[in-house]
Parts: sequence; C-alpha cells; structure tokens
Amino acid sequence: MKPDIKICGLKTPEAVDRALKRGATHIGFIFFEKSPRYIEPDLAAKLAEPARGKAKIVAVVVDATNDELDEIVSLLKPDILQLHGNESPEHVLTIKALFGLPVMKVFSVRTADDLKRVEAYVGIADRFLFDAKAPKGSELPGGNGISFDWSLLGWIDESIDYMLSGGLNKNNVADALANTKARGIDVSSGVESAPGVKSVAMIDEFFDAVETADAPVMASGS
Ligand SMILES: O=C(O)c1ccccc1N[C@@H]1O[C@H](COP(=O)(O)O)[C@@H](O)[C@H]1O
Repeated sequence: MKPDIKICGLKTPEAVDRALKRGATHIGFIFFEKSPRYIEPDLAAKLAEPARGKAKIVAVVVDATNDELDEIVSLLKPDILQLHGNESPEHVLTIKALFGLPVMKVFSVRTADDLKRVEAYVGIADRFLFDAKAPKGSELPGGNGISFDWSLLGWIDESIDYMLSGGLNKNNVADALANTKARGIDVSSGVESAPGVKSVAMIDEFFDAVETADAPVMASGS
C-alpha cells in the first residue's frame, strides 16, 4: 500500500504547489513561534487554499492554549491537529471535543521508555506520529532533522496507525518504510536547503525516493 506522505513546515506557494503536484497526502504548517518554519495562521490559510480537497491540511501545535487553537482552527480550517507537545490523554479529549477535529498525537522517541505512554492514548488519538526526541539544547520539539532507532517501533501493536518522522530524507526514506510498519512518513528539514527554507528540487528527490521504494521488484532473468 502506498504510504501517506506529509510535507511539513511549508511557507511558500512554490513549495505547496510542488508538494501537491508530487502527490503529498498531507501538508503541515508550524504554529510554534521559536521555529524557523513558524507561519502566521492567516498566511497559512492563504497557502493552504490550493490543497483543499486534495491533501489533508495539518496544523502543528505545541501545548497550544485553547485561544491559540481557536484562532488557528477558525482561520486555517485544518483537517487534522498535530499535537507535538506534552498534551495528556485528557487534554487530547478536550481538544477533540472543543474543535471537532481528528488529532495526530506525537511521541518523541529516544529510548523504549518513551513509548510506554502510547497505550494511554489508544482510542483517543486518531493517529500517532513517532518523531525523534530533540537533542539537548534544541529549542524545537521537532524539526531537528535527526532520526531515532526505528527498531524501537517493533513494540508498537500492528493495529496502531502511525506516521514516522525525524530526520527523514531521500537517502533513508526507503529504509524507513522497509523497516517499520509506518503507514505514513513526514518530512521537514530533509527537504530544506537551510532551516525553514524548502527546496522544490529536494521535494522532488524525496518523492522520487519514495516512488522507487514503492516500485515492485522485477524478476531477474526473464
Ligand atoms: O519543524 C519544526 O520546526 C517543528 C517545530 C515544532 C514542532 C514540530 C516541528 N516539526 C515536526 O518535526 C517533525 C520532523 O521534522 P524533521 O523532518 O526531522 O525536520 C515533523 O513531524 C514536523 O511536523
């Protein structure tokens, strides 16, 4: 089955256009002010317009207040909220009830212990996203361009629908798909020429790598 592909941290019409043309199933906008990918909700709404009905629009937030969520949801009208902070299961339920949107809950992973709380969110989060834990000193909870040990995901129940992120790029995405049960992949820095600067050439290369990974292997000698 083809994986979902989310291109995250978009800030220009050119990058949105290329992601959509190449078949992104999800496009993400970052509402975390310390990020080089931060975008104002009204600008994100304008950028997202061509994606409506073609790709899911994802609002990425980090422990956002209800007022912040209210502004983002009313301006952007996202399809999914990506909760990239320390939102508890109870808080996720409250957000779902208040905004009526599906939630993708992020787990930041370095060791097996980081996955212990997944179970508490099963039946609450609509989807999971496993990302690498931020390195010491980073101000960003995500978008650090680093990977984690994907074998840790072997502990995740097969029925759990998850996306994978963290340092994915054209060189490792095929391995990521081959070695995990991720039903979707999510990339940000791996398609950037500098922090926060998306490269359409790198978006192309990323999709090329996914398509190659996805292509059926031809039998040799016939
Ligand atoms: O990208 C950011 O700056 C960011 C800020 C705050 C929360 C999440 C953020 N990005 C998310 O991080 C992952 C992986 O990014 P990368 O490919 O390793 O750069 C992705 O899910 C983004 O949504």
